[in-house]
Amino acid sequence: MIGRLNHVAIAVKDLAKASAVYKNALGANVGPALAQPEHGVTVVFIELPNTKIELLEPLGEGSPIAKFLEKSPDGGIHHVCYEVDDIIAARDQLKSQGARVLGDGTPKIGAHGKPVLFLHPKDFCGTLVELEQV
Ligand SMILES: CC[C@H](C(=O)O)C(=O)SCCNC(=O)CCNC(=O)[C@H](O)C(C)(C)COP(=O)(O)OP(=O)(O)OC[C@H]1O[C@@H](n2cnc3c(N)ncnc32)[C@H](O)[C@@H]1OP(=O)(O)O
Ligand SMILES: [Co+2]
Repeated sequence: MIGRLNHVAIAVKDLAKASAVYKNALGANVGPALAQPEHGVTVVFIELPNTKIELLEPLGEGSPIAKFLEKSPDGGIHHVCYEVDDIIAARDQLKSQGARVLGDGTPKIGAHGKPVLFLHPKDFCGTLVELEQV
């Protein structure tokens, strides 16, 4: 079912500061800040040879990142995103196995303009999993 690791997401309080760390200390190729109000985040993507890093800052009220940062004020790895060929087939297979698909199960459009879904961390080794159809 899952294919490539599309990105590893890191929640941060200050996106500009975190972007500067990756750019200046790690020499990373840091992209522009993209507001994603429907997801309650502003994101920056960092292209790596084999995957991407997604830096996430809370945006607006009720951001899922805000609650995460309350527990982890310094930030931390928020989720991993795996690529799938068919997100509906993947969703239905996972639901038939009893996995919790977050939200109402309808894929949203993610930062790359592709359908995404999230799976409850409690069902996947304590790690929030995002699936992105490519
Ligand atoms: C622009 C889109 C972009 C993209 O790549 O395209 C994105 O990736 S957007 C990313 C932001 N969106 C989301 O995260 C949506 C999915 N997240 C959720 O639905 C919630 O955050 C959820 C359900 C994971 C947690 O929400 P809740 O309000 O229930 O928070 P709690 O603190 O009560 O969590 C319950 C339980 O889960 C643990 N938890 C929460 N978040 C994470 C996490 N990121 N990784 C691992 N574990 C997590 C939390 O500690 C609680 O555990 P407990 O033992 O009960 O304390
Ligand atoms: Co993501």
